[in-house]
Amino acid sequence: MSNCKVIALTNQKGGVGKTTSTLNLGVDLARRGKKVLLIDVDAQANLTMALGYRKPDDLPFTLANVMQNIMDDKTIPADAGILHHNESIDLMPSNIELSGLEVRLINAISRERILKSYISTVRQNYDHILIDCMPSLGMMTINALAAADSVVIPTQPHYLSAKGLELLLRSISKVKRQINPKLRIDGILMTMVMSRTNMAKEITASVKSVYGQKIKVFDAAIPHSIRAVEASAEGQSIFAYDKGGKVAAAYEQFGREVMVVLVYKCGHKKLNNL
Ligand SMILES: Nc1ncnc2c1ncn2[C@@H]1O[C@H](COP(=O)(O)OP(=O)(O)OP(=O)(O)O)[C@@H](O)[C@H]1O
Ligand SMILES: [Mg+2]
Repeated sequence: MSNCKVIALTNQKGGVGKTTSTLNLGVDLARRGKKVLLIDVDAQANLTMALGYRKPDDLPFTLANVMQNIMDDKTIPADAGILHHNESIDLMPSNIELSGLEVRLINAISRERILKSYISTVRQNYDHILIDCMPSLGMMTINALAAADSVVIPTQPHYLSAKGLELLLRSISKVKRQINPKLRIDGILMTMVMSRTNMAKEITASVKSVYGQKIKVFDAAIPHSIRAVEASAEGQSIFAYDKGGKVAAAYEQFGREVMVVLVYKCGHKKLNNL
């Protein structure tokens, strides 16, 4: 059995930092010596582009092709389509074809488990697989939740809506009941936090008081910084772009917390090995 951990970063709210957090958590884990695959499960292909693959529609083989082959019962090499980024992470890229695939998925047999089938062919090659979800609770996100061991919920304090979070938690528990009983929530990650505003502090405190009993709120909070935007524009992680900056420090703290969560849950490694 593989020890690979599959984490989906998800929130149906758009623009809350899912893609940026997938990329930087992935690179942080790679910097800790882990073998990491990122999967872009969004037809917008923001993750693919943020890693410097500027023209995703020109890529010959993407997640849509991989999933179509599984739906057609065709066998392909496990590493087909995987790109090797120079920051020591691998990427299963995406492009606009994924939106057509999502439509075809509706009539497929085992439609919720196609991504899981794909991941089962590659997971033995990695320590961590991170799934960057699209901003919806549609079939692609259900596939991501069905394939994941755990979920991280990036949330921008400004957009925090209790209703939105409730809806997400309900979807997660539905998938857990019906498809993936082992699914866990690792925690809520606060992103784009303007630390000098009282509102951010108040919202963070209120999230902790409302959800803190049930769900971990990571101590790491990602500061709002133009550096994060610039890094994506350069096709780099924050560690390559601004290693000494506060966003890199926050993602490093987040990566460390994720490692601790994983260790506690599987309980077979010592904390001081981190
Ligand atoms: N810490 C940050 N500070 C400032 N801007 C940020 C930060 N993190 C991400 N951004 C920017 O905010 C925008 C949204 O971030 P991102 O694409 O990661 O969110 P998302 O949740 O993946 O969005 P979508 O729902 O569209 O997939 C991007 O332009 C990104 O560069
Ligand atoms: Mg995104």
